[in-house]
Amino acid sequence: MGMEEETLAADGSAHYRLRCGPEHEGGPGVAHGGWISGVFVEIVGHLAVQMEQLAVTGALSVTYRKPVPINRPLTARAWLAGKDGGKWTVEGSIHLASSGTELAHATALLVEREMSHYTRAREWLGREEAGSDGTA
Ligand SMILES: CCCCC/C=C\C/C=C\C/C=C\C/C=C\CCCC(=O)SCCNC(=O)CCNC(=O)[C@H](O)C(C)(C)COP(=O)(O)OP(=O)(O)OC[C@H]1O[C@@H](n2cnc3c(N)ncnc32)[C@H](O)[C@@H]1OP(=O)(O)O
Repeated sequence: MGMEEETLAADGSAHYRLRCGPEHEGGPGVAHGGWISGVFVEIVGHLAVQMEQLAVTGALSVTYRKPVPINRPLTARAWLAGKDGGKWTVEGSIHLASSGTELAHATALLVEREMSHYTRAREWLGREEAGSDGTA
C-alpha cells in the first residue's frame, strides 16, 4: 500500500510515511479512491494487531476531502477513538506531508475476533457453495 515507515506514539496512535505510486492512479495525477480506502483498512486493522488483538473491519466510512496526489510524500495516522466491549471505533487520516493538510479521513468499526474466525469463514464458504445451484 505504499507504506514507507511506521512509528508508534506514546499515546498508542500509529503514524506512517507513505506514498501513492502511479499503479494506483485513479485520475490524472491523483490516487484512486480504492487505494485510499485500502490504506485506511490497513492502518486501522494494524492498530488492533499492535494492541495484540485480532479484529476485522465491520464498517468503514471515508471522507475524501482533497484529491490525493500520486508520487508525493504523504503521512497517515490511526488512533483508537472509543471501545464498547468487543467493538472498537478507530479513526484515521491521510495528510499531504509538505503542508500537513488533511486529504482524507476515516472512521472504522473494528470487531474483535479469534483466529477461529477464519476457520468458520472457510466452513461457511463450504456450506454456501454446496448449497448453490450455480445460477446466482
Ligand atoms: C495477536 C493477534 C493478532 C494475530 C494476527 C494474525 C494474523 C494477522 C496477519 C497480518 C495482519 C497484518 C496487518 C493487519 C492489517 C490489516 C488487516 C486487514 C483486516 C481486514 O482487511 S478485515 C477485511 C474486511 N472485513 C471483513 O472481512 C469482515 C467480514 N464481516 C464479518 O466477518 C462479520 O460481519 C463481522 C465479524 C464484522 C461481524 O459479524 P457478527 O455480526 O456475526 O459479529 P458479532 O455478532 O460478534 O458482532 C459483534 C458486535 O458488532 C456489531 N457489528 C458487527 N458488524 C457491524 C457493523 N457493520 N456495523 C455496526 N455494528 C456491527 C454487532 O451488532 C455486535 O454488536 P453487539 O455486541 O452490541 O450486539
